[in-house]
Amino acid sequence: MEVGFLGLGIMGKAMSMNLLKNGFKVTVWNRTLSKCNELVAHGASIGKTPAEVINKCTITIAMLSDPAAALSVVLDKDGVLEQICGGKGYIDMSTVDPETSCKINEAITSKGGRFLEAPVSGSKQPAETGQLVILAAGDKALYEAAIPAFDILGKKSFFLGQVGNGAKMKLVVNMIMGSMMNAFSEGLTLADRSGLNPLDLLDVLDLGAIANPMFKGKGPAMLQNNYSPAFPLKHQQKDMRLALALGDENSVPMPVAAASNEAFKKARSMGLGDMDFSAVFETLKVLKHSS
Ligand SMILES: NC(=O)C1=CN([C@@H]2O[C@H](COP(=O)(O)OP(=O)(O)OC[C@H]3O[C@@H](n4cnc5c(N)ncnc54)[C@H](OP(=O)(O)O)[C@@H]3O)[C@@H](O)[C@H]2O)C=CC1
Ligand SMILES: O=CC(=O)O
Repeated sequence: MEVGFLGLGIMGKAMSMNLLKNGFKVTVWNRTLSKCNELVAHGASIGKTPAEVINKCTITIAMLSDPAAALSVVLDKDGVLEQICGGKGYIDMSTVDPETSCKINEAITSKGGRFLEAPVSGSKQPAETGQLVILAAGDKALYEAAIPAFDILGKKSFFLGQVGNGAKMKLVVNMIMGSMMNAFSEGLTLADRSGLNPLDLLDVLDLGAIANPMFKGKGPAMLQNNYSPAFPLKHQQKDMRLALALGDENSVPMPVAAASNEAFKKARSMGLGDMDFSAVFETLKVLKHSS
């Protein structure tokens, strides 16, 4: 199967590499074109623009940073819209808000193309090992056509109905995840300041009802101030912001998520946006030793 792939950041690089290693023919494009080189060394072809990739491939996947990037790659000069047409499918796996996804859907389908949103749950390592959870919605026939690729990229795919539902599900999941990360950071800090060994806290948490892969995976690195990015903090803050907007639209009070968003904003203002989202832990350290 031949696919196009737009966006070779942390996730896009791992996902397109996975497709290549599993026998797919892949044509890649990235805004910073030099990031295509490693994929080319593994057998990928390059498209010089998104339009060129769409022209070449029947199905094209995008994995871009945020709503502005997702819209720009479709609508701007040399973008997806210039070549999309009947018989071609476009799958946006970026995390965006439902409104952005609906705008992209309208643009693609107005030219006769098919559109599927398919954001993913799971980070750098699940992307590398094909263990993502795929949250698809939109064109069912395109979903079915993409299953061979989704089976390589993920451990489970959900089809959630109309465009927007995939984006909503992803935002709900990441709202919970971001709030959990803040509670976890406060817990580690409280353990330390009150004279406990935070490593003991990790062991206790791991044996109880709130054990989870995130605490287990990130905790030891956080205690060593290691925030090597798997999920960049700026993207987590974007997801909290978009989830809060969804809460506004639906009149859902979300004080926990709102406080978490403030903590992520503070971390961004401290220059931690490109670090892993667990670096929100650092926002608690600036208060150290105040009495
Ligand atoms: N990392 C993770 O753990 C996960 C991330 N996600 C979501 O996946 C998406 C990608 O994340 P990730 O790979 O981590 O992000 P990165 O920041 O590593 O990569 C972002 C990609 O978007 C491109 N890009 C940014 N702005 C533009 C623009 N204006 N026009 C064209 N391309 C642009 C970048 O190109 P360039 O190289 O030129 O900067 C790069 O290819 C995000 O929506 C994120 O929320 C979802 C699940 C997990
Ligand atoms: O969006 C991030 C993730 O880990 O999922």
